Amino acid sequence: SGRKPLHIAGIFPINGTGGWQGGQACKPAADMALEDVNANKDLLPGYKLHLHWNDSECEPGLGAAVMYELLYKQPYKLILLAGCSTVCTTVAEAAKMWNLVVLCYGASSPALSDRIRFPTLFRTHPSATVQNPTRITLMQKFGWKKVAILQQAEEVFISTVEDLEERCKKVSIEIVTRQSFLTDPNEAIKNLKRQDARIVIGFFYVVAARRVLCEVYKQKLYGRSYVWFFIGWYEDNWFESNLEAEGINCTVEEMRKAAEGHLTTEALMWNQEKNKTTKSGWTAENFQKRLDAALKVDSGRYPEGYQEAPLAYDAVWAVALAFNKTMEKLSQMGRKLEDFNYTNKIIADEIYSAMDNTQFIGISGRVAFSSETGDRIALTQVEQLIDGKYLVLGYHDTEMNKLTWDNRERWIGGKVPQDRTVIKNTL
Ligand SMILES: CC1(C)CO[C@@H](CC(=O)O)CN1
Repeated sequence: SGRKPLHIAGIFPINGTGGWQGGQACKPAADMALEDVNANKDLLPGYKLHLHWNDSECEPGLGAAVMYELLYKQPYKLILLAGCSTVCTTVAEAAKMWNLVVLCYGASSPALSDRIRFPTLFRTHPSATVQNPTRITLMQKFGWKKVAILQQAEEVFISTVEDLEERCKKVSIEIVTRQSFLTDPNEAIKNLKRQDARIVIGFFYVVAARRVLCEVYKQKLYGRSYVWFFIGWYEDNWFESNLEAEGINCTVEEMRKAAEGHLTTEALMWNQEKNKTTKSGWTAENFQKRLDAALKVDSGRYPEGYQEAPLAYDAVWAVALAFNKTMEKLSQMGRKLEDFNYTNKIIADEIYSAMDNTQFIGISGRVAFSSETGDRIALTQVEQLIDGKYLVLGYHDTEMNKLTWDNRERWIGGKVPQDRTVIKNTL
C-alpha cells in the first residue's frame, strides 16, 4: 500500500488460568480498531498502524518477558498497550526507562493511579475507585450515615476501600466496622452481625461473593433490615451458578433469598446511547453485532473480556488520534514520529501530551483521561436485584457529581432500611 508503517506493541492476557483472560475478546476488538483506523482516510495519512503483540496470560513475569522481546526486537515500537492490573503494574513501572507511553485497556487497580510510579500510564479501563463516589451518593440519597465494609484481602480491594474510607470521612459517614477475609468470610460476617451492621459495602471477587452470600443467609444478615452493595461486574446469575462446584452449602432458593434487593455499582464500558455514532463511525449496537460475529458468540458462550472489548477498541482509536496530533506537532519541529527510538525525549513528550489531551466519543462512551492520574473518566451504573433479576436504577456522573435516577428501587419491607437499630422512644 506504499504507506509508511507506525509500529505499536500490545500485550494481551489470553491463555493461563490466573486472573483475567480478557485478551480473548480484547485482542479481536483491538484488531477491529486497527482495521477501522487504517481504513480511515483522515487519520495518519501516508501511514499504517502495525500491532506487534504477544500473550501475557495475565502473569506479570511473562508480561515483562514479552515486553522486553517486543521492545528489543526491531522495529522500534511507539507505544505499549496492555491488560491485567498485575501486568500493567510491571510494564508501566519499567516503560519510563524506554520513554514509552503505556495504555492499559484492562486494568482496574487503584494503585495504577500513582503518577510517581507510573509517569507515562494512561487507561481506557476505569480504576475500581470510580465506583466510590457513586456508593457515597447512594448512602447520602438514602440517609445511611453508618455503614460497614466487608472485603476480600486482595490489593485491588484494599486500595479501593482506603479510597472509600477517605471519601466517607469527608462527608462524615461513619464506617462502623471494616471486616476482611482471605477466602473464608464466616468469621468476618459473624463480626458484622455482632456490630449490628445494616448497610454493608462488599469488595470481593465472584467466587468469594458466593461464599459471602451463603453465609449471610445462614446468619440471617439479609431481608428488610439490611442493604448489601456488591460489585456490578459479576455475571448476571452469579448467585445461583457453580454452587456444587464451589462447595457452597446453600440451595439456589436460599441464595436467591439472601441476594434479593442488593444494590450493585460498576463502571460503564459500553456507550449507553446504543445508536449514537461514535468517532469510529460505528454505533455501539453495530459494534456489538460485528464483535459477536468475530467471536462467533452465537453459541451463547461469551469469551472473557467481552465486557471490556470496547475499552480495547477505543484504546487503539486513542493511539491513532494521539499519533495524528503528534505528527502534526512534530512536523512543525522538523521531526517525524517514526524516528522515535526510546531515547528521543522530545518525541516521547509529544506523544505523552497528545494522549493527555485526547478526548472522543468511543464505543465505551466518552473517552478522556484525568490529567493528574491518567485514569479513565467514566460513568457508573447502579442496579438492584429485584425478583432475581437486575434492574438498572440509574447512572452516576462522577465528574459532574450528578445522579440520574429512575425511582425504580424496591425495598423488601416497603420502606428504606435504616442504617442502625432505631430505638423507639419508650415514653
Ligand atoms: C471489571 C474487571 C473484571 C476488573 O478487573 C480487570 C482486570 C484487572 O484489573 O486486572 C478487568 N475488568
